Amino acid sequence: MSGRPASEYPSWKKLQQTYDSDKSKLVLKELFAQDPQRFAKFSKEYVSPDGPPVTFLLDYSKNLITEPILNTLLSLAREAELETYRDKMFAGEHINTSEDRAVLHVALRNFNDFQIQEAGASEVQGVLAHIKEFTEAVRSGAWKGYTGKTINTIVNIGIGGSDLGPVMVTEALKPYAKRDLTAHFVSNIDGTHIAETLRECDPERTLFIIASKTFTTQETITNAHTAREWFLASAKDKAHVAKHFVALSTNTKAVTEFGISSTNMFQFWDWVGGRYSLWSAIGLSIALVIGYDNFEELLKGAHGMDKHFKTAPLEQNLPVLLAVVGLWYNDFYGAQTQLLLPYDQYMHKFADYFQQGDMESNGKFVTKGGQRVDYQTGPIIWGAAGTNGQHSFYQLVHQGTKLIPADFIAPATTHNPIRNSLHHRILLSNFFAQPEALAFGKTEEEVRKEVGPNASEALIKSKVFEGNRPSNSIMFPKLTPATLGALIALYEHKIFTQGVIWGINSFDQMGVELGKVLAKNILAQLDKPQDVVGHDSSVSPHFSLMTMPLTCITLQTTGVIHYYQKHRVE
Ligand SMILES: O=P(O)(O)OC[C@H]1O[C@H](O)[C@H](O)[C@@H](O)[C@@H]1O
Repeated sequence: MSGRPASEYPSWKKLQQTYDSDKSKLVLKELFAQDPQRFAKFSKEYVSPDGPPVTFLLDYSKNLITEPILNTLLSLAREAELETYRDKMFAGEHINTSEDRAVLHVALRNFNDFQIQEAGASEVQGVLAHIKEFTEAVRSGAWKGYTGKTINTIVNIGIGGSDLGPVMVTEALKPYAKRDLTAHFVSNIDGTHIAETLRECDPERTLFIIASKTFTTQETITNAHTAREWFLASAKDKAHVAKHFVALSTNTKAVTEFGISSTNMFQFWDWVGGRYSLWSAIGLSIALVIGYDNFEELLKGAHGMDKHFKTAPLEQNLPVLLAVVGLWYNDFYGAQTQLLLPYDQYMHKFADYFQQGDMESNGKFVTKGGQRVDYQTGPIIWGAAGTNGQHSFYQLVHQGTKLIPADFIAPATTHNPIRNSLHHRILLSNFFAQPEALAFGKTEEEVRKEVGPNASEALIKSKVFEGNRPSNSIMFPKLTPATLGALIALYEHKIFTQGVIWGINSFDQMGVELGKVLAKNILAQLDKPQDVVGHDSSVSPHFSLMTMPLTCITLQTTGVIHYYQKHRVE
């Protein structure tokens, strides 16, 4: 995050040379055969330094690395001053330079270990106390709706970071959920999302949580107004809104203007990035679903990982190890993507969550210093819960032409040991088998033995698995709130580490702005066909996209807008 391009560091050049000269020697089958200690050398067990017990194993032995390569990758992190920037983050320095903000999601789960001076950091405990009091009132039934009935449904209205974290965590921690409290999450501006949700709600028993850091996001504010209109159609009196609407935001003024009183507002601060906000008031829906104590366990699990990241030497530091190994593929092997594969149905939203977490953080082409990078930055994140992915996209992972590093994640023990854990044993046998198949493959010779002498050459070739496809495996005893907290923080700090090495600002999101501005302009034109007429797309090709003023770029879409105007029925 120094803003220096990564390719200028001596270790970067050394890694490039190593890749060019040694790539063909980096064969997993051989690396394992040569060194019986390989697993011991390239695996680490995490044990939480304090707080609720969390432990997991990170096995990174099935990567195309040797000790010298790993050491050079760690030297690269040192040359990029990772430790300095990590300490700056924890100290509340304004490392988000483009927005001149601190980056302090670690302060939201800081149980008094780190001294953080930033304004607001001392208010965290107060907001947590508010969350505790409120969630206990709703869950116990003490909080009543406008007709005196208890709340049995919550609807979180938010998008991006104000949606994905709560969705992912409430799904992942379902075993801890209050089963008679239904949680819905409405994010999309498509009216279908809120319409279908409201069909399942009773206005007398529903609590709407309007989650928006800025409280200006078009989707959220529109959905919130729709929900309020729907509610008032039954409740009639605006005074009843107080019992059914709460807000999670940094923007008190906009919340009050919407009609939610500040007593029903849960505050957070501008140093909480949207995609790092599930630990803040944005986690209210999580606390409602799993209870405040479990929510605090989630925070404490993350805090343990924060301490590990802050204090462990880089060689032992799990987020750093994940980061540099990932960077090796991203920048030297030309891998474009990174798979996240939880072998746990409860974690089925984990990859979706880190699509924003990683891609909005590190999808940047300029350094903090404003220079165009000459290397790859953030990977494309994707994935699905095992074993579903095996029956859809794993074909490409095993035999396609692309190198796709994968993280396999699984609990040793399931929350649902049905049929004497038969399901779980089958699930885990796949969790163990896939990294092995990816790494070691199946040779032509093995295929020949298997298919017999009459098989065609073409058939034989199609059955070969080249192998040498890298993966990490992460295994933990059971998916608890604290374990999930630690896993999320593990990936957050991985993203931070990669961002520092690439010299980019992982904490702004300028790339989402242009589309929003264009949509606003177009919205103003949609009902006025005359404004669009005369600007048909045939004029547009004469302009180069780079030199066109914004309005002309908008006109590129006029053909489609005309089609829409012709076909809409309202
Ligand atoms: O919480 P809000 O202010 O409504 O923002 C919701 C989302 O909006 C934008 O699209 C940002 O790119 C996201 O980072 C953010 O999470």
